[in-house]
Amino acid sequence: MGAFQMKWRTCTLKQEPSDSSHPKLHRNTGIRTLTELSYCASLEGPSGPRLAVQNSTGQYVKVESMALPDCQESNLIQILTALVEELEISMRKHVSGADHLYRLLNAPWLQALLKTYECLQLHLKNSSQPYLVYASGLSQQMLADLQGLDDPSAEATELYKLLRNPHLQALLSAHDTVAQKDYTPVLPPLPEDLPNDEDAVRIVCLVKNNQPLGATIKKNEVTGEIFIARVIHGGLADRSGLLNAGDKVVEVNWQPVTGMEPEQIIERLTQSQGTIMFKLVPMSDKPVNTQVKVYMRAMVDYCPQQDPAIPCADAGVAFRKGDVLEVVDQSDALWWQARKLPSTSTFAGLVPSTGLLKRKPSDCRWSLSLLTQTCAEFCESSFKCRKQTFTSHLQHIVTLMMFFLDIFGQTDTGGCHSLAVAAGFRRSLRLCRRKLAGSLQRSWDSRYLSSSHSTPASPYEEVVLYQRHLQGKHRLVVLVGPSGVGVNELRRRLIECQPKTFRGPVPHTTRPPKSYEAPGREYHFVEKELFENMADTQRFLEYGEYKGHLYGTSLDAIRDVLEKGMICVVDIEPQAIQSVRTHEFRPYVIFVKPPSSARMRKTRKNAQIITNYYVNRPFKEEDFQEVEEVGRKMEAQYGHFFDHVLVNDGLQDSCAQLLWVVRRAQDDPQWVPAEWLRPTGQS
Ligand SMILES: Nc1ncnc2c1ncn2[C@@H]1O[C@H](COP(=O)(O)OP(=O)(O)OP(=O)(O)O)[C@@H](O)[C@H]1O
Repeated sequence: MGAFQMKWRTCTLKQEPSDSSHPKLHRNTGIRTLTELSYCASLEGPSGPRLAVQNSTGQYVKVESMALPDCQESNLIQILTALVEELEISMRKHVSGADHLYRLLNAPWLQALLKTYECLQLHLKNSSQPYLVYASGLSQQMLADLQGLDDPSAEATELYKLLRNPHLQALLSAHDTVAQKDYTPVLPPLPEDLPNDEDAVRIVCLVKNNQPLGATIKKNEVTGEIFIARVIHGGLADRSGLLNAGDKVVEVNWQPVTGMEPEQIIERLTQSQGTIMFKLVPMSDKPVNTQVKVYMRAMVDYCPQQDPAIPCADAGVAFRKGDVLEVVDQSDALWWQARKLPSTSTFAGLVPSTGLLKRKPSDCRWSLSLLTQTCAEFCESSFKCRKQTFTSHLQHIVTLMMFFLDIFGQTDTGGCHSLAVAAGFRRSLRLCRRKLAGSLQRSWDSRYLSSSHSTPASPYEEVVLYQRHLQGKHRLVVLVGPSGVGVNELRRRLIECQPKTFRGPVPHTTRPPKSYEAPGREYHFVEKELFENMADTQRFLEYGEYKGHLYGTSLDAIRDVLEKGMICVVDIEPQAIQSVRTHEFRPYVIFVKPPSSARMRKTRKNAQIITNYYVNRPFKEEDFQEVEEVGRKMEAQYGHFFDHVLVNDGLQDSCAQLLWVVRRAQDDPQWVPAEWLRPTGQS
């Protein structure tokens, strides 16, 4: 605005009455602001205003006479277009000031402002008036009358139902508020003695209510100045548009804050009653929001309440591995703003950036040990307490903008039935695995396709919503779980109940076929050399040795099932999950989780377990504990890969749930790693 005023002094604009046959020159009346300009330009009658500019010697020079459009219609854009043309001519004649005016009138911001002005004018002219301002009361009266009817007609009953609908009642109430122009709270008037340099300072008046503000501030330890550190996306401060990160807080309730400790500012805020005044020096360049939303799956647990580095624990978002976060702002290198999905809130919170989590793994609870479980449990309880903290703060805080008070001062840093059943009973392959029982370490007896790390390369994985094409290949269904939990039982039952839809891959073995076995049905029987060659060329998803024979599940066997248009269901060890997490298989991973030991004891009375030493024996007390323990470790170590957790309590319920989940995995949109859907070669 300063620059505008300077230009204006050298080039003063005044309208001529439109009925004048000859343009008259007017004295400079000191029109200084854009609003005044707009106002003057729209004042005149049917043939439009005429304009003059003042040259450097103080004389008024007529801008070529113009047939300006009808100003009554507020058609300022047209006026300006005509004016710009006139000015071009004046510029060629070297009329002093014309170039300034020309540039001014061509400025996009001025055009936008005038466009807005026109819209407002139009709205004022056409704005509708409420028919009545007490629709709510009338509807209550009608409800009472309708209720009193002895024999209401169908229409009366329907009307009664409609009027009782809470949404309609809320709508009528909102209507009445607008119709009565009952806009509370009313802000107090601004003081008279505001500084002349109106661009330098912004006064913001706040009225306390109990919504979170969504802004954080920090202190510059060198200068003692207080700044707005960040504005939380979707919060009141953000939506108000009154606050921007980088604005300097000069005064609170007309008392200077520079040099004060943040805690003292908090104290002042909390003691304020009714309204709070802030005097801010806006940062010179208002940041343009160029942030694009991205979706990230958390590969770790995070608990803000346990992170000493977070600028404001109350503003933090707790998440567990596998949660999907909508990241709305990554402009800060350390702290991103995100919402945990599903979320109905517009309000985002702080999450550590990838860089921060990678940099300080231990500090930030980016851990794969069982500690993460503890953290996650803590997060849930602290979330409740976080709400309390919020509420108590909110009593002190205000509309239009509010601060997270507690963070002030912290530095931001059709298949064949028999085949299906046979595939569900690959006992030998399971027996190879049992050699690993109780351990999640790799062993010489069992190998997986690649060096399958449970440690994710990054704490977040970018994901996108993926909807399988109805005619497209099915997603691979992967079941994992601790030995004895019932993975095989569930898989077998799934295949049995819909053998034309579900099938398992036919495994390979080097052992000779039994009399009832057919090649390619129970197993692909192959020579040891061929088996070893396949293993060397990475064609097995997992393989192992049992009683001197090799057993393995090949990737081609999975492809065979998928290419037949069926849903391939595999049960694998969690170490092999990474190997199938590819664009080709797009697996949906279901973790079969044990219920509590008490429920296990109750439901597994007739169940049989396979152990290292016994092929089938009833469950013992220690088995329940082991299943629970291994399950817990597995979830802590591989939980970030799980798309669904199915607690295998009652068998029938679990089967029904499995069927539903598997269907949903194929038919509903699901979050999948973005790289599965990227064209090859793009990272
Ligand atoms: N929900 C359940 N209720 C009762 N019994 C169950 C349930 N789920 C599985 N079982 C039984 O528990 C026993 C072990 O199940 P299953 O063989 O499927 O375990 P697993 O997870 O595949 O482990 P492993 O790979 O070691 O065999 C079986 O006798 C099975 O019938």
